[in-house]
Amino acid sequence: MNMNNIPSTPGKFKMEKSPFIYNRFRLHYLSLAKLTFWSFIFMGLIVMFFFKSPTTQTSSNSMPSSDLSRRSLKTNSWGGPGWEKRVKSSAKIRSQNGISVLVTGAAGFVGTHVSAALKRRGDGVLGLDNFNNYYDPALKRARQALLERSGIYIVEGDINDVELVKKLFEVVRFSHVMHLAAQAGVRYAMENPGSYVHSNIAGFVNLLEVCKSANPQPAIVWASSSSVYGLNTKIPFSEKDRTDQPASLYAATKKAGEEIAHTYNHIYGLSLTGLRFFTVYGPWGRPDMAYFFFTKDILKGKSIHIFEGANHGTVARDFTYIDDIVKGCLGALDTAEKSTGSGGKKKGNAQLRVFNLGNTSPVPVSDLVSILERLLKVKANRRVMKLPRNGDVPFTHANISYAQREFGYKPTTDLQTGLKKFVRWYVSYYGSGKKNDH
Ligand SMILES: O=C(O)[C@H]1O[C@H](OP(=O)(O)OP(=O)(O)OC[C@H]2O[C@@H](n3ccc(=O)[nH]c3=O)[C@H](O)[C@@H]2O)[C@H](O)[C@@H](O)[C@H]1O
Repeated sequence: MNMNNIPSTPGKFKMEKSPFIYNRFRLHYLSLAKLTFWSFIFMGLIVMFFFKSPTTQTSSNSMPSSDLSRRSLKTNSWGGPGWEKRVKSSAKIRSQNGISVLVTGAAGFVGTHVSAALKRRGDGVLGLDNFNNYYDPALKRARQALLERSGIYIVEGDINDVELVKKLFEVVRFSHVMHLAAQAGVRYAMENPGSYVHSNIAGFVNLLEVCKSANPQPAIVWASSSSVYGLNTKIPFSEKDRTDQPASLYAATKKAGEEIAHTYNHIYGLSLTGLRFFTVYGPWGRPDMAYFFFTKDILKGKSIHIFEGANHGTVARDFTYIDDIVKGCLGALDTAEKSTGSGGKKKGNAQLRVFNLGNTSPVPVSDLVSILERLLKVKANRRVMKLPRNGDVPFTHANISYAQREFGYKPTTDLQTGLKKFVRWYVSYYGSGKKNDH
């Protein structure tokens, strides 16, 4: 359905084009039957007008329809007393010193885990997610159902829908935003570059625009990426290292996000904390990630491609387990200082931070496969191939001392332990059979 054809507000109905009015000067030519027919049409329009309450809006699409808006804003209705009640109840703080958090990307992998953890400790949590189909939306719906059971409502909408995001801040005085909505994946950026610009740049700016005008301004913690270290060879990666040679458009948009964060902090006094996640994995994970689709393909007996670097060099990742990442996210939220601005104006300097959240022990991808083979009790059909030039970097390794110092971040799950938990979840969710076609 083309959003541009849908009036975004009832006021946009062009009543003067009603055929009844248009024809009213020719009434004497109309038969009684015709008069009755047009009367019904007119009455219908009036009924539609009144039943569309001013607060029950349809999210509007201000973006031109292009491939940029592949996940174009959906036409889900929002607003109205029932909807607001649901939003408020979900965001209600239920513990002393609790915080109220808007979690964008709440139906995503990290978003689901962080939302659940916040709720568990009594914080108010409201989710926002556009449920796009970058990967199987059924998995996102299952995560949504999980969160719903603990009282978390996920509003279905896009961060680019400024009216919707504004409305959320009118209904709830969020103290914090955990911004995890993004177009992820390093290799997909060559297939659909526009989606990265749409979510990671335009979407982030739209969200910050709303946050800077909100009263009070929330403190924002958001997902950057280890990929900003790009082609760096100095290891482990430290926050002080250069980040000006990204290897993928994904990395470039995350790096752009860090610069955008600087600007909004500088001009409007927004408190901003970026978290550079290092290849996060675990139960309820992302099916587009290697550990996930390797599991699926190994079980199905399909071959898997294991990348190697130049001169048969090892490709390795600092795989980080989801529970450790969640602790990092909560630590960042809890140490985030308040934003200083109000009414869209800066009142003083605000906090601006960026942290690595990694595991500090890189593992070669071939070792990851060996662990999966042992856990699944199936031999993988390995095909070694050269690391394609489509955005991958050969190696990641986090220095986490800054996060450790600031909020005691200390990962405790090694890859073997974390994959065991992932495989247990995978088998319970999809079954261990060879027919799972997700
Ligand atoms: O830290 C991040 O910021 C990013 O982490 C993740 O990217 P990556 O570390 O690239 O994870 P992932 O694709 O699982 O590949 C894992 C390994 O398998 C290798 N790999 C991959 C595919 C394949 O077919 N064969 C293979 O060997 C591949 O070369 C790599 O060495 C997130 O997806 C990304 O959204 C972002 O969050």
